[in-house]
Amino acid sequence: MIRPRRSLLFMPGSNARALEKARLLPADGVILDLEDAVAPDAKETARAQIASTLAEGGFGRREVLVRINALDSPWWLDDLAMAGKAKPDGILVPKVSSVDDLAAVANRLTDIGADMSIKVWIMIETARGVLNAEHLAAQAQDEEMRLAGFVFGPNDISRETGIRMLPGRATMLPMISHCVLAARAYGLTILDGPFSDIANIEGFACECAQARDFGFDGKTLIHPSQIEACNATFTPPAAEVEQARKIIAAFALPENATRGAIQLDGRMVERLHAEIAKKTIAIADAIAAMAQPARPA
Ligand SMILES: CC(C)(COP(=O)(O)OP(=O)(O)OC[C@H]1O[C@@H](n2cnc3c(N)ncnc32)[C@H](O)[C@@H]1OP(=O)(O)O)[C@@H](O)C(=O)NCCC(=O)NCCSC(=O)C[C@H](O)C(=O)O
Ligand SMILES: [Mg+2]
Repeated sequence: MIRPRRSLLFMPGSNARALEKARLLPADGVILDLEDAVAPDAKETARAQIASTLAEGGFGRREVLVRINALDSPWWLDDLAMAGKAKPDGILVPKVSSVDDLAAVANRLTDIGADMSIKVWIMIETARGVLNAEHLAAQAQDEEMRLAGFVFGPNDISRETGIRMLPGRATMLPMISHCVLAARAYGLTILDGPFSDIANIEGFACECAQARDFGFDGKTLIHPSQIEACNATFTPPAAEVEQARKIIAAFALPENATRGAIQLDGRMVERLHAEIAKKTIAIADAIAAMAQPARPA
């Protein structure tokens, strides 16, 4: 099943009002955070609030992830125990640097009997995580690892390495491409990190377009005001969907049955373009389905 992941909105698990709003916002998914958005003294309250929010449900077709605390913190085991019981769609693990880190989470989930439907997402936001991105992505071949995707974390990368986050992201583009290639080599989804300058609407629009063009499936967000622009950027335009349907229809004609390349509207089109066209239509259909009410569980 293709799932639109144009926009995944982070919200602090300690912010009851934000958790309440999550059910109504037009994001494709939400990330209920226990890590950086939650102060140490509020971790326990946040964990309890996330558990009751998940128990109550009401997220419709939105994907729900819980971001646990990092593996070098005193909280991650309790976070995982809660999430394993509460059954979000996935658990997002910050600061994963190695396959051992990923295995520690996957093994713990198995030990506590967590349902196999709960996927693991990892944040690529350490120097070692970026360097090991391919080894990490390769773990998607092992079902026991539950690996579903990467989330790029520019703030932590900048903190650890001193690489600055600049407008236009020139300093980060090489590692962004490296992470996108690693994810794609193993069929994983990859989401871009957040844009913190909430008031900078133009800068946000540019970063969304750049993220789309660099191959991300979508972007993580930190404020509801960012959702609509992000969704619009990652939605295939109507003209692109129409062209995709024309390409598929052209290859379906009997006279083209044995042809690898054809001419359509003055352009060469190959079967690889038909594959791209099928993906465009699948994502457009999945986005259209997001607008329909979800079937009751
Ligand atoms: C950044 C914020 C602290 C701003 O909060 P606030 O000043 O309260 O915003 P507003 O007054 O503009 O809010 C207006 C209404 O919207 C609701 N709201 C705000 N943010 C969210 C949200 N994220 N989800 C849901 N609802 C939200 C407010 O409650 C107001 O509602 P109403 O009462 O009806 O008017 C805040 O936006 C925030 O906490 N954002 C998320 C921060 C976060 O999760 N950070 C962690 C993820 S980013 C990260 O970790 C970096 C990454 O790992 C890396 O390394 O790069
Ligand atoms: Mg981070």
